[in-house]
Order: sequence, then C-alpha cells, then structure tokens
Amino acid sequence: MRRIERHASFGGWQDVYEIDSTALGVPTRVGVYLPPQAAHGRCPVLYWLSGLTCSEQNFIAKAGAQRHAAEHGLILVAPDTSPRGEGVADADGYDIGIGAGFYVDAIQAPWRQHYRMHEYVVHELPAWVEGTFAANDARGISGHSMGGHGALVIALRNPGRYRSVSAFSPIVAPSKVPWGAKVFAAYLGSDRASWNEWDACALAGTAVERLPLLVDQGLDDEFLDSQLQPERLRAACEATGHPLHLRLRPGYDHSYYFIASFMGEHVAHHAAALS
Ligand SMILES: N[C@@H](CCC(=O)N[C@@H](CS)C(=O)NCC(=O)O)C(=O)O
Repeated sequence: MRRIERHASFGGWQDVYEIDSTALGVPTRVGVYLPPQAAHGRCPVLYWLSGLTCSEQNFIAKAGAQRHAAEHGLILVAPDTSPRGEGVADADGYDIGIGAGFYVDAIQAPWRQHYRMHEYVVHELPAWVEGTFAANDARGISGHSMGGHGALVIALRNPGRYRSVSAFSPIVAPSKVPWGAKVFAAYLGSDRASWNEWDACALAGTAVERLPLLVDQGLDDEFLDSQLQPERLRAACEATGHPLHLRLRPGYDHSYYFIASFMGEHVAHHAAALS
C-alpha cells in the first residue's frame, strides 16, 4: 500500500491510500479518516459508498464527516466507486463503467474482469482496514445515491457483518429505474430475476436479519421521481415489517450540501450501534 495524502483533521488524520486490490485486479484509492481515539485503542469503522461520477475525494472533501467521527471515535473508510485505470472496461455515459461500479459483482463480459465492487467492499477492504489500522470488527455502512443503494444492499445481503446501516438519497429499487436497469443489464445480463439479489426493495422482503434502515431523502432532489422513488422502499418494508426510518427533507437537493447537513445525525446513529 502507498499513502498518497495525509492531512491533520480534527485532531486525527485524513489519509488517502492506494492499495493493490485482488478483487478489482487493479490498484485503487481509498480515503481513511483516523480519529484521535485511534492513537490510543481500536475504533469501530464506518464505511461510506459514494455515488455516480465520484472518487474517494468527494466524500472526504465535501461531507464534513471528520468532525463527527472525531467526536464519536469512528474510523471512516471511503473507497472509490469503481475500478479505474488502464485495461478497465468503460462505456459512454457517466452512469456506466468507470465511476459507476454499482457495488455489484459483474458476471458479464467485459465487465466481469474488474467490476467486483461487492467482493472488494465486503471482504477485501475490511480485511485490509482491520489488519492495518487501529480498527475493531464493529462495522457500519452508509452511502449516497448509487452508494446508498450499495450500503442498503450490502447490509441486507450480508447478515451479521454490519451492525448499522444508513443511506442518503439511495437508489432503492435499481431493477425498476433507468440508472439501475442500464447497468444491471450490462453487468448482470438479461435475466431480470437475478437482479433482485442486488435490489434493496427485493432484499427487504427476504432479509433474515432485520437491521433497521435509516434513510434521508431531499424533496427537491432532481432525481427523486425518475431514479430514487423512496416510496418503493417504504412499501417493501411495510409489507414485510422491516424497520425503516425514512425522513423526507423539504428543500434539500441531491448534493453534498444535503449530505453535510445531516451527516452528524448519521454518524451519531452509527456510533450508537457500534461503540
Ligand atoms: N448530473 C450529475 C449526475 C451525477 C451525480 O449527481 N452524482 C452525484 C452522486 S449520484 C454526486 O455525488 N456527484 C459528485 C458531487 O456532488 O461531488 C453529473 O452529470 O455528473
């Protein structure tokens, strides 16, 4: 691993590392915030999954999460949103290929060679974090938009691995909306039944662990009706009794201004479950 950035931040360190990922088959960058408490003992870890077009930089520069992580003693880990670099498949459009890994394990050519973000985020990344830093194995996961989808799906698919989950403006039913349908057809193929394994609304119906879902959604979000449709998650959770705390926020859009406004509440939610 190579450390390529280090900044003092709220008594701790905001770092960026480049690691050689086996799952992705390429070097990949990851933001790691070490709170001041990590100098004295092991801390829980909150994983953050960003949305379309993002790298590890958007969250570390714009979400303002370090102040809250320092207050609660949480390590923050923010991976890239896809494999990238020479030899990595890509296609026209910001919503497929590089910057749009969708946190699935692709099975279709040419994507399957590198697009294995689920394997990377769920297994390889925590093993590296817990073996490298003063981290314990108490894990929470959160994210935004495509990353909100990733956080919900990863928590629902992997019972026992995460103690808390939350999302901002998540794509709750990727199988049913244009962003998800486009990449699922490419990465997973035309068998739509298999898409349910990567769809939070479908997974909420079959989850064996009823981990409560905390979701914030801005009502002035430009993607609310076309891509996000949070009422689908409410209906799916009501139908199966899955605990959901969905907060609709008037006036807020899809940006990091929205995320930063409620980041403190999300970090506190995770800290309560993880500490
Ligand atoms: N209209 C945007 C769509 C992508 C977008 O809104 N990305 C969100 C996540 S879905 C984001 O976090 N963008 C980066 C940022 O705001 O820093 C674009 O063309 O780039």
